[in-house]
Amino acid sequence: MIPLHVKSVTMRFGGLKALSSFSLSLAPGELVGLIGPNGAGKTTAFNAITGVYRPSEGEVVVAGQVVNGLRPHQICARGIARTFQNIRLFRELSALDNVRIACHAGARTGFFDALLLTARHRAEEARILERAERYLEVMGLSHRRDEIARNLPYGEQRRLEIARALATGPKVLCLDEPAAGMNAAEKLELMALIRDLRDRFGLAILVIEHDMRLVMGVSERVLVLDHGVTIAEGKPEAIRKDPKVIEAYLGDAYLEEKHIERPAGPGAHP
Ligand SMILES: Nc1ncnc2c1ncn2[C@@H]1O[C@H](COP(=O)(O)OP(=O)(O)OP(=O)(O)O)[C@@H](O)[C@H]1O
Repeated sequence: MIPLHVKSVTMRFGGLKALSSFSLSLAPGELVGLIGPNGAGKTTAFNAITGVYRPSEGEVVVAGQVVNGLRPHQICARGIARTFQNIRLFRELSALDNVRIACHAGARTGFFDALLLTARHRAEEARILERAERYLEVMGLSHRRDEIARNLPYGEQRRLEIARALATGPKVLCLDEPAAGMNAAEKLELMALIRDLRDRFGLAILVIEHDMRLVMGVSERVLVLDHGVTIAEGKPEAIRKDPKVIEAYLGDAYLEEKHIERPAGPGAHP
């Protein structure tokens, strides 16, 4: 079963088409990079997939079921977890509790079990604690178990967000710039960890990342968005040489990174 199939999704905001006929199919265990200049529509694609936005057109199909119009937590319960460009943790809770709350999303006992502290409830809580500790360990955060989330260094907050996403038991993990704000060594380490997650849990992973070298190094397949349109899709080696991709990056990030003056002429973006 294909865990995620996005079929020709268009997202309009008033007169702006932030995403045009976006299609993507993710197989179990696939690691796909989503790249494109600022404002290309990458986060909009994530928001359309995870139910933050309802697609203007097209279908998002999760494990064979159309999920258009479902709430984000309902889509999460069907196996799509995500992290955010701007970290969204429960800042005042401990690292453990951030992950434990996510584990509760799949809890098998209800309100009355909790109220009556049934044996079933206690067993479920023990199971959840064990799982939460395991995800902290997977993300190298066991030593931070009882620290308040906002006190963690930035890179560890990002990893905690991934631990929390994992705790919902996803089939697909959508990571929105997971390495943003990290130094080069931390970025490399995180990318190795992301690959490891894919291998260990058989997850399909979709990752937005601005650092081209990084995303090319980790992904088997790369999709390139520009002005809401998918301008290229393929293996990193081919994408790197694709003139449309080079041109899109000439639009902003690439030029800035390379300290090149913008060329004048019909090909240049306004
Ligand atoms: N809720 C919204 N209302 C109006 N316009 C929006 C909304 N969300 C996104 N947009 C617009 O859609 C376009 C795509 O934005 P998006 O955030 O998806 O780009 P991005 O590729 O993720 O960019 P970045 O790399 O800077 O995060 C932008 O022009 C943005 O202003």
